[in-house]
Amino acid sequence: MAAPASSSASLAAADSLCVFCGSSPGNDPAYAQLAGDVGRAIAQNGWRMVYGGGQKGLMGILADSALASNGQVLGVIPSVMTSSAPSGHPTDSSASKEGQGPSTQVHTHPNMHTEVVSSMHERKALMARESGRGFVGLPGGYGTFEEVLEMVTWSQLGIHNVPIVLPNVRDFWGPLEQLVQSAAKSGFITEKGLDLLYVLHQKEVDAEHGGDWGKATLAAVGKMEAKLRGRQGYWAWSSNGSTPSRPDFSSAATAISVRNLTYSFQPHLPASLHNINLTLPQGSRTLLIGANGAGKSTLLRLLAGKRLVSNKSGTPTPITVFDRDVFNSPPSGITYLGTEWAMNPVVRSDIVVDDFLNSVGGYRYKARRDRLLDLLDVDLDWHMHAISDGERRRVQLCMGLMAPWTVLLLDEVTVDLDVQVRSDLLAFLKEEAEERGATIVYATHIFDGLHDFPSHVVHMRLGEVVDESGPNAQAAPSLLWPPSDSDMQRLRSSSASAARDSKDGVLLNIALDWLRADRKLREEREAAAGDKGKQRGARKGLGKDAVVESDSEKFYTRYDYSQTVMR
Ligand SMILES: Nc1ncnc2c1ncn2[C@@H]1O[C@H](COP(=O)(O)OP(=O)(O)OP(=O)(O)O)[C@@H](O)[C@H]1O
Repeated sequence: MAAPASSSASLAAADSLCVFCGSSPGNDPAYAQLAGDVGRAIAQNGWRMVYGGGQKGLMGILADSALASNGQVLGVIPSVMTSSAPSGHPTDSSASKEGQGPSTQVHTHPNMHTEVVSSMHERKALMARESGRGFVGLPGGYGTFEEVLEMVTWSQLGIHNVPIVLPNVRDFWGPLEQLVQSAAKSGFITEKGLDLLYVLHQKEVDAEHGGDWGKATLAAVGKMEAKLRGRQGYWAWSSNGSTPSRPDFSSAATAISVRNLTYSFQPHLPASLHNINLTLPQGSRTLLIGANGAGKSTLLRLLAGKRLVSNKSGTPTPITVFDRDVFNSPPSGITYLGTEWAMNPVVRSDIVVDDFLNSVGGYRYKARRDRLLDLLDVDLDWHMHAISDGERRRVQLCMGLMAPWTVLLLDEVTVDLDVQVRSDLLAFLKEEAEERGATIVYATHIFDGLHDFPSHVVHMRLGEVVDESGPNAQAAPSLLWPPSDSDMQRLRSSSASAARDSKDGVLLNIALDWLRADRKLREEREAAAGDKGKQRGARKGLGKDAVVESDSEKFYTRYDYSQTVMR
């Protein structure tokens, strides 16, 4: 398989749009005009254009136009098409060269990268993989029809879930549109299936984009992207039945909304959270993933209304839960469970669990309390001061989950549960979200058995939320989970560890990739700050440390008891 685009076309698939078109110019100047407009619009939009790699006809116009606007271009061409003679033609004795493998690369422009692949099939697969924003079909012949229709079929199968736009200049695609509609009337394409293809008409181009087909085409890609969010195609072709389908949150109410949230613990301290924007729908189960110190606990506490976020007069409040300010007018039903609870002296006093639960209203929710007692395997006769940390944690969970909460904020509270109880608890929480529409945000570093739990994954890095949503996001910046195939390609293609992924390992390995990259970024920032910056890890004895003993030497001389005794 050909390698992905190299430095000359360094934009990723997530910022790439593929254009299919003929390698002949056609006989109407409007086709050439369209190709030029589309190539330019993609480049001006900052996206990479992926196309069939040819230098003649509409393909040539398209590529030249994108390159003239300083765009990046990835051409994918089968080796059979790189030779000057039309190989494969019946009169050509050499016949088809498909399958012979890559030959030389053909383009030299610095912003152009050409991948030579061995077959048409390989070309289509590579183009699809490199085109996270979707596909545009310009006029062309059989090959173009075949490419466009195969990409629509892949959308239908759920192999990808991206826009496919056909700019209908001079009514080129009109007959295909009619055919699709007639197939729908005849019962071969469903109503939903009609949405998989966007035929862009002159009327829309004139009315909304002053006749500019390039801009109108990109706008149509955006419209279709919005329409496709949350859809799965008709069935998940490549999930082999093991990946659960993603729930559709497109019509769910917003449970949690965070807008431009920046937060410092003290005015003189640097911000622990920077410009966080997050929208989480009702019923979602969001996993917060980030390194130690990334800001997960701080965010959870702010979501729980435990700290006041200053709100300059006239600006909307930065955190709302079901449209209510969490600090000043919190809605009922927000439950926060954090690790600090176990440190509270009250929960370590000599009090019997039964009394303890009743003192916080357990008798009012008897049915839920009893279910949780069973599930968490809690003994009502335990004395709180004489139980293990894990047992104390079970009591905390029973106490916190008894009342039917609407929003649950969990900060690492499953860390000391045994695997069975943790697994049963996760199943219970999932059921609560699915059946009662309860919303969960859960920060954890433990990934065992978590693959089937979340509906959304949020990556926090150095106090910021990283947008991992990709082009198919239903709710940026979170990554919808389980990821679609195109999300998987985007997230795992850059990772050498993709091969390690097993069902449970996918989430863990994605998290590992994110955290490794986060640490590298932090170290780069620290290095850039030079002496003024902070340094983590073992001191290397450089600079001001050069003349002093190493950390381990200090440790042993000060704290090693064997040394002390011998002295
Ligand atoms: N009380 C505090 N006062 C000042 N700074 C704080 C305080 N609590 C946390 N911080 C800082 O805020 C940042 C985010 O901390 P936070 O506890 O939210 O991280 P986290 O992602 O939950 O980490 P962990 O995975 O270790 O629990 C860190 O840099 C931390 O040093």
